Amino acid sequence: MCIEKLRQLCAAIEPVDEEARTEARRRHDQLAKPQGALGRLEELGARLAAVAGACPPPIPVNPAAVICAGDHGVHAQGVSPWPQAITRLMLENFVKGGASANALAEVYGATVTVVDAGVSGESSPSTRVERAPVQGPTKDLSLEPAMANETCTVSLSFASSVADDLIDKGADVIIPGDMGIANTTSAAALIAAYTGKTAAETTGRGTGIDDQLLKLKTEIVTKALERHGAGRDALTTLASLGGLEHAAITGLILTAASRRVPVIIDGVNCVAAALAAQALQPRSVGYMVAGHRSAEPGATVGLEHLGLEPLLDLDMRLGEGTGALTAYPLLKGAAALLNNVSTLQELGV
Ligand SMILES: Cc1cc2ncn([C@H]3O[C@H](COP(=O)(O)O)[C@@H](O)[C@H]3O)c2cc1C
Ligand SMILES: O=C(O)c1cccnc1
Repeated sequence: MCIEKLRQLCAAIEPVDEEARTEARRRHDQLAKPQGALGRLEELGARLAAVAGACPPPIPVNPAAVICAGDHGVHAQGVSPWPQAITRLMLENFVKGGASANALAEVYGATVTVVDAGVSGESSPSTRVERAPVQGPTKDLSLEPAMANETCTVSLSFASSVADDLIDKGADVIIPGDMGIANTTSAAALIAAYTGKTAAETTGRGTGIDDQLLKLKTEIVTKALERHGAGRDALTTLASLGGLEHAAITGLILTAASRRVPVIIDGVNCVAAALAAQALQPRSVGYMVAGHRSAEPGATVGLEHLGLEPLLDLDMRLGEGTGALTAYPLLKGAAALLNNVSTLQELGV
């Protein structure tokens, strides 16, 4: 995608509908229950009304999980205990249906689309993935920009077309997920750059590293921020510090927003992409629902910056879209309440 196309995508995002939100809040106060008794489900319903521009909002029935996978040059610095080859093995596992994300998607009725945003090595021709026209892994972000701005826009644009296709076919909620060994290092750097926080505040244990490795990882993020942190434009920051899956997830988020479809934000990698989307087009935040609070510290820092309160806090720290998938039924419930509960007036009160 040339920069101009990215600009067009951002420009196509309208503000969410504040009148529909107000109407939903008013309707909740009239339903056959004490005012406010459905707690945060009421505000979630109002948010869905604002996204759809309608009160009551449609009840979602066709959620689409889109798992974006990419490999990272910074893996060479020893920031993850896992070999890079796990990314491709998991990509194939998503296609076979054997990952945690698949189990949750199956039970909640979500389709799973797998995007190879730049995984090292070759997949067998029979593997059913959407293959982005870029080569992974990224460069080592602690030494040089992870990718060129142009590569970043190609990845973003490719995922954007995947989301457009899914929405054209009836998807009514987009649930991005990530896979990429070492990507929590990249996410920590992105979150620090977009929020102005330090590496120490955003860097966490990822798949589960010890204190010594956490110290090294934090130093790597600090180094990356010194090289290409604050003061860059939104796209250059994403390209310099992000992974190809972060760029792709940013494309999914912006596209969902441009189509007035809610997008559920998962853990630290999706939060990093959500911050990129916010920096590119602040109006996109109105279309986001924070699925859960990941145990990774950068996730909380990022959600605060986005002004989003996560629905769930289950100590999850996996990624793949698992936290967002777990939160999905709450969106169905919140919309169903606004659609199907009688008003006190209808009961003759
Ligand atoms: C088997 C396996 C499955 C995963 N599914 C998601 N992740 C998660 O862990 C990785 C990031 O952690 P770090 O930065 O510490 O490498 C990402 O792939 C993320 O999606 C997984 C990790 C592993 C090992
Ligand atoms: O927050 C997440 O989604 C996460 C945390 C650790 C490793 N991978 C993903």
